[in-house]
Amino acid sequence: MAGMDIVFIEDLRIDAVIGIYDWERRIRQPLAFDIEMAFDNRVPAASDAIADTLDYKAVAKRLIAYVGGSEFQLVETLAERCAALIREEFGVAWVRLKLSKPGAVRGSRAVGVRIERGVRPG
Ligand SMILES: Nc1nc2c(c(=O)[nH]1)N=C([C@H](O)[C@@H](O)CO)CN2
Repeated sequence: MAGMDIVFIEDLRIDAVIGIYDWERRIRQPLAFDIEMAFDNRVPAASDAIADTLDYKAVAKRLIAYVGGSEFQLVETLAERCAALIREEFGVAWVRLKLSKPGAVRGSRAVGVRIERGVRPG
């Protein structure tokens, strides 16, 4: 049985207003996204056509615009909205998204959340 194909984006860095404290509402902080998206890559592999792909550059550009303009308090909320955007706007059936907030907690490299949404293609 063949495994599920993935298109991924690793360590996408985007600055945003994010956080619960007053000082966090006045600055932009770096965020990092690791994203895995289910997609049948056999179709673009056969055609060799970008139009048949899940275009990772198009997804990244959309996230840069959305996250850059967002002002949520919680990483949970931002992660949820990004997963919904990917599923709705790019027709992705299943997405795993890790959202890291580097340097937010002293002594750690990063903190954050990882979520999976949608149904894994069989
Ligand atoms: N589960 C979460 N815990 C915390 C969050 C969050 O978004 N989700 N946010 C903060 C603060 O904004 C923190 O990042 C500031 O250092 C604390 N805990």
